[in-house]
Amino acid sequence: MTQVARCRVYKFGGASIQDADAIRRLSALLADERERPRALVVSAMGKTTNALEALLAAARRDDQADYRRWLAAIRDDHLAVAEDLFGPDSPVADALEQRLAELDAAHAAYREAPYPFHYDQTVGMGELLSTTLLSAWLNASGIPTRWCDARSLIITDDRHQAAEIDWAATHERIASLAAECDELLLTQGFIGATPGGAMTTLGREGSDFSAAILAEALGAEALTVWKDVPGLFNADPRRFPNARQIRQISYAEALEQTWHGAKVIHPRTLAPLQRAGIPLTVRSFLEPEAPPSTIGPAPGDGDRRPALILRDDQVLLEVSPREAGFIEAGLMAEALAALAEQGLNANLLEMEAQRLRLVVDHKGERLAPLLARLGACGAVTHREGLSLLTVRHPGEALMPALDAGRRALVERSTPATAQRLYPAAECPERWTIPGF
Ligand SMILES: Nc1ncnc2c1ncn2[C@@H]1O[C@H](COP(=O)(O)OP(=O)(O)O)[C@@H](O)[C@H]1O
Ligand SMILES: N[C@@H](CC(=O)OP(=O)(O)O)C(=O)O
Repeated sequence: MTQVARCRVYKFGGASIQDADAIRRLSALLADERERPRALVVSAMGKTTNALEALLAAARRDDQADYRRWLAAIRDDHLAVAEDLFGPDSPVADALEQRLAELDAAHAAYREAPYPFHYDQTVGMGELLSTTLLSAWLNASGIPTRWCDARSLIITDDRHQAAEIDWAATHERIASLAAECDELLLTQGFIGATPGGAMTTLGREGSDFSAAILAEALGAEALTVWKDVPGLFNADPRRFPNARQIRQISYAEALEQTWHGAKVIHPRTLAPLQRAGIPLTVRSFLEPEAPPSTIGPAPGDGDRRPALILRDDQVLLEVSPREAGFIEAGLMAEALAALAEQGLNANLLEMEAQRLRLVVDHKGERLAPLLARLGACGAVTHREGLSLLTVRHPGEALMPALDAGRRALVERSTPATAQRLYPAAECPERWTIPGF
């Protein structure tokens, strides 16, 4: 494989490019950096991915009026930013119109195709739109930038919506691009393509993972993800106002916290970085000078301090054998296979002789087929409207204080992790961490 000089990779998410001012802030941030990064990985603008999902839903139910409304909203958002940055009738506006025409053509062509395939051809378009805008802006701002199509860099299998990476092909493509190009490389997060060129996506919020793939392939010395928070906290600071910033945390502990649902980093991000020993720094695009958080090989304050992770919109599923008896291994295997078929994880799993309890994310369209499939394994009940609190390193006093005045439907504890499933109504919107 081609040898590439050591370098840094930056990832910017939707919030950092949500409007023209944010894009100006981003180019100013790059201009101020002492040393420019080698590559940027960028997500869709603002909430575009959600809008594309709504557009897709309208397309699938053949609601033309709603579909056209969403298409117009996405078009207006992007053209307004282009006009603000470049003035009226710019070539960038033409390039955006062309991508929007591709999006519309994909809708017509794939309406009858399987949902996951149609999803990827539609929803992956947000990153193509945002990077078209950003690359033109960076070049216009005196930062020579090469727009790179992630569909020819990130090679995946055809598991649409949750594609697996072909690591060898991906590393080869990225290394050879880097070897022939000196400009700043700008590519899309979240998307890739099969060897045949069909667009795939890596899972919602997967741009952090894309950035890690690029960092590993480039042999980067560091990856920085730029967020609207100064770093990683020991709970979501929006929900837990007294959460504290973590300065240093090991890959292993960060994996625990992100896997349990700490939304700030996608959990798939960590494996490529850990494999290559690349540190991940979380910094704020709003306060670039603020001290960051680092995820790396060494443990730090984040490995010891209690960390709280709250997952809303959870469903409790209880499966029991239909006849007198107990949960046999076969029933358990069937139940887990049913989850995997729907692309769901058991966020909590707990069992007794006659009852298997699984807690999963409520992903609208997946619940009915899941219940039907579980119903074939045993007797099933389900309950919605729940929140799952996971606490790492809870110590002795924290769980009793959190439980006070609340009724946990399910509890699970290991020496390092405590979990509680509460009715959502019992979890405050602004939740102060007791004794902190
Ligand atoms: N443990 C945590 N530490 C910091 N932020 C967190 C944590 N858990 C959740 N968040 C939320 O993550 C958000 C940033 O992540 P995200 O929105 O995915 O970024 P982006 O889409 O820009 O990459 C923050 O605004 C914060 O509310
Ligand atoms: N745009 C995709 C991928 C992503 O990672 O976005 P962000 O970096 O804004 O979370 C999504 O919203 O899922």
